[in-house]
This record gives sequence, C-alpha cells and structure tokens, in this order.
Amino acid sequence: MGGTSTISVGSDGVAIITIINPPVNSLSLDVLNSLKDSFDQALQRDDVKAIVVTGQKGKFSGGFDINAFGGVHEGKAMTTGPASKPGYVSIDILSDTLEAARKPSVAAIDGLALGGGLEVAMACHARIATSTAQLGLPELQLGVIPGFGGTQRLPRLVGLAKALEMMLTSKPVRGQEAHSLGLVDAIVSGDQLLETARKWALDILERRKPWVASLYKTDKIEPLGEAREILNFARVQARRQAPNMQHPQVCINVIEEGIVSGPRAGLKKEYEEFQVLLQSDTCKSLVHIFFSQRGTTKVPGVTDRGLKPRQIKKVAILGGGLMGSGIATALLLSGYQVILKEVNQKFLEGGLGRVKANLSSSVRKGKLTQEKMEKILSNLKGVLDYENFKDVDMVIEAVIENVSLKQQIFMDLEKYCSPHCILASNTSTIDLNLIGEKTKSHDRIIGAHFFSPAHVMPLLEIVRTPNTSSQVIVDLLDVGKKIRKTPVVVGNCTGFAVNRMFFPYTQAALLLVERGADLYRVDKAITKFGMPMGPFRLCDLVGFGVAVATGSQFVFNFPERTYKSMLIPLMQEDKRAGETTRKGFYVYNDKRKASPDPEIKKYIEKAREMSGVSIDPKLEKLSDKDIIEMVFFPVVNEACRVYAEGIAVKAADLDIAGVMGMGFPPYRGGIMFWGDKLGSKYIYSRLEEWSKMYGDFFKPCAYLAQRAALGAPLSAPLDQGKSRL
Ligand SMILES: C[C@H](O)CC(=O)SCCNC(=O)CCNC(=O)[C@H](O)C(C)(C)COP(=O)(O)OP(=O)(O)OC[C@H]1O[C@@H](n2cnc3c(N)ncnc32)[C@H](O)[C@@H]1OP(=O)(O)O
Repeated sequence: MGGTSTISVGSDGVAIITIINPPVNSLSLDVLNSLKDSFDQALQRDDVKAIVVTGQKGKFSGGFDINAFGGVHEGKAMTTGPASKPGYVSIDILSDTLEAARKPSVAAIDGLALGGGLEVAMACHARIATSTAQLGLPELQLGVIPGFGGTQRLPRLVGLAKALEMMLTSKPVRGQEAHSLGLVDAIVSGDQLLETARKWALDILERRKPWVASLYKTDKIEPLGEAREILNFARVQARRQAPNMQHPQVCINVIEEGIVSGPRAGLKKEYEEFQVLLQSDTCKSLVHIFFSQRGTTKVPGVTDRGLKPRQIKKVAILGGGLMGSGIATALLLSGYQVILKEVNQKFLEGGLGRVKANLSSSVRKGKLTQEKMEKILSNLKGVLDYENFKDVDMVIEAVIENVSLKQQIFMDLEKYCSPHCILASNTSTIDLNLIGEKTKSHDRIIGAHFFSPAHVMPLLEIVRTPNTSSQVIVDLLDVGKKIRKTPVVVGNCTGFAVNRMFFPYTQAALLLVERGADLYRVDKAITKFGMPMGPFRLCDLVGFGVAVATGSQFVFNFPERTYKSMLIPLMQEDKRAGETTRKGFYVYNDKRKASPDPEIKKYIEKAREMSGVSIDPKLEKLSDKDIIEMVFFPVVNEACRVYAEGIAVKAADLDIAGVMGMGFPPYRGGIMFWGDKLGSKYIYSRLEEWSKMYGDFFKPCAYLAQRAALGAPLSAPLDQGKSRL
C-alpha cells in the first residue's frame, strides 16, 4: 500500500510527525501503522514533551487510501494482522493512542484534511490551519460513512446541524470558516504553521491553552430531544434527496447512537456499519466513478508520450449563442482571455449580454464578487472580423450546425490564425473530417463538445480524428482540467459518445408508448431509477426542434436500428414544441412546473395509427423494472457498439460520459458498469427476446452477443475479449 510517516524532535521538545504518501498523503494501512509507531515512539521518548502532526508538501491528508476500497471490492482483505481487530484505527490508534496520550498533540493543517485526514486531525488536542486549507468528511460521496471517528467528533466540535450538513453534502469548508465553526483553533499563514503549532502544543502542556479531547466534548451537542428533532429532519431531507441510497440514513443513525449511548458506543457502531457499507453496490459504483473520473485524462498512446501541454492564454469563440456564450463564460471564469466573434453588431451584443448575464447570476448566487466580475469582463472582447485572431492560441467554433458554413469558417481560420493555433469545433453531430475537408490543418482540428449550459455542465467531450495530433489533444485536456470540466477523449462518429449512447433512450420510450405503455409512468419509473428526468420530460426541456434535428442524424446514419415515430412531428404541427411553448409531453405553468396533459392521448393514438402498430397488453402493464430495462438495455447495446468501434478507449470513459453528460446515476456506476452488474448474458437474452417481438431496434450488437456467449464482462478490455473468442 506504501506511504509512511517520519518523526523529528526539535530542541524545544516538540516531535513533528509528518504523513508521507504522495500525491495527497492518503492514509494507507502502512501510513496508519507508521503513524501509530511514530506516536508510540514520541510518547516513550523522554526528550519529547508534545507532538505536532502534519503532512508532507503542504497537504495534511486526502483521507483513507481509496485504493484499498477497490481491493476489498475485488475480494482482498482491507486489513490484516492487528489491523483486522474491530475498531483498530478509530479506537486503538486514534482514540486510545493519540487522543488519550499523556502528551498533547496539535494538527498543523495546510492544503487538504479530508475524510480520514480530518479524522486524524480531530483526534489531536487542537488544530491550526491556513486560511486556504480544505477540511471535510466527503466519505458519503464514496458510498460509505466516516470510519475513523468522524461521525462522533465532528458533531462535538461544530454542532449537530453543521456536522450533518458537512457529512451529507460531502462539501469541505475552508480554513476561515472552519475557524469560526470551532473546527480549528487558529488560522495562520503557511510559513507560520509549524511554528505556531509547536508553540500551541507546548502551551497545552503548560495549561495555557485548553487540552481538549473532542470525543468527550459536550457543549456543542443539543439536549437529546432537540438533537432527535434535528436528526429526524435530516433523515427526511436525505430520503428526499437520495431516495435510492441507504448510507446517508446509516450515517445519521450512527451519529444518533453516539448521542444516545455515548461516543464509545458510537465508535463501535460506526466501525460495524462502515464494514457493511464498504461491501455495498453503492460504494462499489461510487469508488469506480471516483477512479474512472480521474482516469479519463490517461489516454494510451497520447498522454503517455511525455508531451507537455502548451500554454493557452487567448481563446477565440465563434458564435455568441447559448453554447458560445456558455463556453466563453467557462473560459473567462478560469482566467482565459476571450475574443467573441459574431456576424453582426446585434448578435454580438446579444452574445456579450449572455456572458454578462451568466456572470451576474454567479454574483447573485454569491459565487463571485462584483469586483471579480468586472475584472473577468475586462478579459472579454467582442469582434466582428478576424483581425484579432493573429495571436489566439485556440479557436472554438460554436455556430449553427451547417456543414458548408463550418467549412468556410475553418478555411478562414487557416488563413487568419497562426499555424500553432488549435482549431476546435463544438459540433455535436457533424463529422470533423467533413468540417476540415477544405483545409490542410487536419492535425490541429479537434472537437470540443460542451454540454448546455456550457459553463455549468461538467463534461467536455474531446473528439479526435485519426489525424488530430497528440499534442493538440494534450493541450485541450489541459484546458478542460483548468476550466474544471471532466474531459473524455472520444473518436469521431455521429453523436460521439454521449449523444450516440443515449439516442435510444428517447426512442425506446416512444416505442413503448406507441404500443400501450403509459407515458407518465415511463418517466416516473426512469426518475425513480435515478435519472434527473425521464425521456419525455427531457425532450420537452431540450425542445422538439433540437430533438428532431439530432434524431434525424441518427435515422440517417443508423437506419436499421432507429425507431421512427411520428409522435413528436404530430405534436409540432399543433405548435407543441416543449417547454419553451409551454406545451410538449407535459403542460407548463408560469413557474415552469410540469403537469401531465390528458390531451396527449389523442396524439399517441394518431401516431400509433401512422406507425401501423397496435397496443400490446403486456406493455400496458409493465413493471418499473421492465420499463427500466426496456429503456436502458438499448442504451447499453449502443454503448457496446461505441466501445467495440474504439470510439471510447476504455469502458470506464463511457461510464463517466453517461454520468456527467446525461445524469446517469453515479451510484449505479455508469452505463457499462451497471450493465456488467446485471450481466452480459441477461441483457443479451432480454434484447434478443424483444427484438423478435418489436423489431431490430432491440437487436443486440455483435459485441454484446460475443460477450454474452463468453459470459464475459462488457467492460473487459477489447483485446481480452477477442483473444478469448
Ligand atoms: C475511514 C475514512 O473515513 C474513509 C475515508 O477517508 S475515504 C476518503 C475520503 N477522502 C476523499 O474522499 C477525498 C478524495 N479525493 C479528492 O476528493 C481529490 O482527489 C482531492 C481533493 C484530494 C485532490 O483533488 P485534485 O488535486 O484535483 O487531484 P486528483 O486528480 O483528484 O487526485 C490526485 C491523485 O490522488 C489520488 N487520490 C486522491 N485522494 C485519494 C485517496 N483518498 N486515496 C487514494 N488516492 C487518492 C487520485 O486518485 C489521483 O491519482 P492519479 O493521479 O493516479 O489519478
């Protein structure tokens, strides 16, 4: 597992124990054992009067080593030897060695103190931090609860309500806020940190500062009746926000146990529940998502060639519509200089206005100060021609989806931009080779596919053609990271990864409804499964115009497996076009609240007639499970095609693309991960059965058929499947 801790004793009698396990000083079992040894040593040595715990290179600790979770999920024991004793870390090391020590300890926190890292710090008798330090218990984000005493100590340090908020949202607090909450005792600058902590530890020894064992603090905990009310309120909220997840409820129960039966009983329950949650599907899925998200920037043959990203300072955006202005906002917020080009003054003003509106909304929400907004806006320049394009490092074209227009633009760009400039397109459907056909710049043409609203949605699809240079991909990966997006590198095809995987999502729903399933029940079952909205509500949000335009690309490119329904065109004829017209599959009131519309029936009947299909009594009575499978198995099927064609290099990239681009529930691990949980054989047999009844839309692809025949996982590396065939 790696990692260690060191101990060095100063002439003042203070031992500095440093956690060392790059890159984030995570707490592997080796580190925890070494921490215990260092403490035992410090407690035994006569020249040590007090102890300071810190982390190497300005990071206290990013928490327990999540790689060990992955090991458990693969069937390896997380702990061996004495460490397998129940409560070894939380009780033996942190409570009975650190906190109960007869020498005081102080945590000196810079950078990160997350999860187990903060739990170590809370077991110390005081905490000194820098103002930029981040302190939090984000374990719920991984499907577990804090397991090293955090459920017991955090409420006793900051009060029940704030502790619940910090754990249930997994959001860390900065040093200053931690200080005002009582989580840290003083804020100092980085260069003062160790000196202040040393002195603080000696002051505790001399009783000039309080010697606090946070596990036994009682002043911040409400009386039992009041505490129960707060806990019950949190239970209701957590059930509403995370209806498919157990671990938030478990977290609240464990906190309650400590309040009702005392903190030692709380520690025992925390340990027991942690072990159970560690084995849960939710934890397996969320840990998979954690590593997969970090894995998207590792592209074999590209990022392993030692290329360094070039510095991108100035970016030009073509088109100030919804997408262009959103992309400009995202770049500006991360310090880039942006040139926004439009075709006339009116459109330009509209585009600049949208950027300003996006930033103003951040100011209103308290995410940005007015002063910062002014500064950011000084980096934005609106233009009507290419004169300023000479020194831009990257251009992102975000005009309407029109091939000849885009071709002309790319020819112009080749003329006006420097030869090193990256030429990116935000197209969501058009072949990049076609866009660059009339240029000689194929190596620097790349897709930068953002999702709307671009300054909010976390995914960036980076689309490469066989000609795109690795350097350009590395550059765009770096920009993606800087603007805080999760970049996923995909190949060039209709719809790329996200839109292509999810085009059967709406199609399956249309097929079911035309054959008798209730439209609103379909949406309900899908939202219950964990999608932010069902396929029909999503169509309303996107707008029927866009849905038909993208749908027709798929009909054109994949005619054999697209389901052609007339339902949407029929509704369009009656000027129902989705949320913008306040009528689509739902009707909308002034507050954009959607309600079912009984009139929908008549459109469905007409569409059914036109498709020449009849009601299937089986589909009228589908269970939620059946609805979910009939909507998502075609999505899994398409994801398999995308993977088999090499559009994605790793199945895990598709998991991230679906989670970040479509809102597939992360606690189900992503589309391929979820498919593997159900098994390739099962998915294949269901699709095969439906394809016989309802046509080729459901026909399993060759890759899925092969995997099912082998009983192999869908996500196994491609060559692995082939060699076994
Ligand atoms: C018993 C305990 O209560 C249980 C726990 O403590 S569970 C762990 C709780 N801690 C967390 O959830 C923190 C998870 N980590 C993070 O949120 C972020 O990584 C971070 C805020 C620490 C750093 O973010 P950032 O600077 O953007 O770097 P990021 O790319 O995420 O991470 C850097 C590397 O550290 C690794 N890493 C981060 N935290 C880790 C951890 N706790 N264990 C193992 N590896 C970790 C990442 O996998 C990544 O590895 P890679 O370079 O090989 O891809």
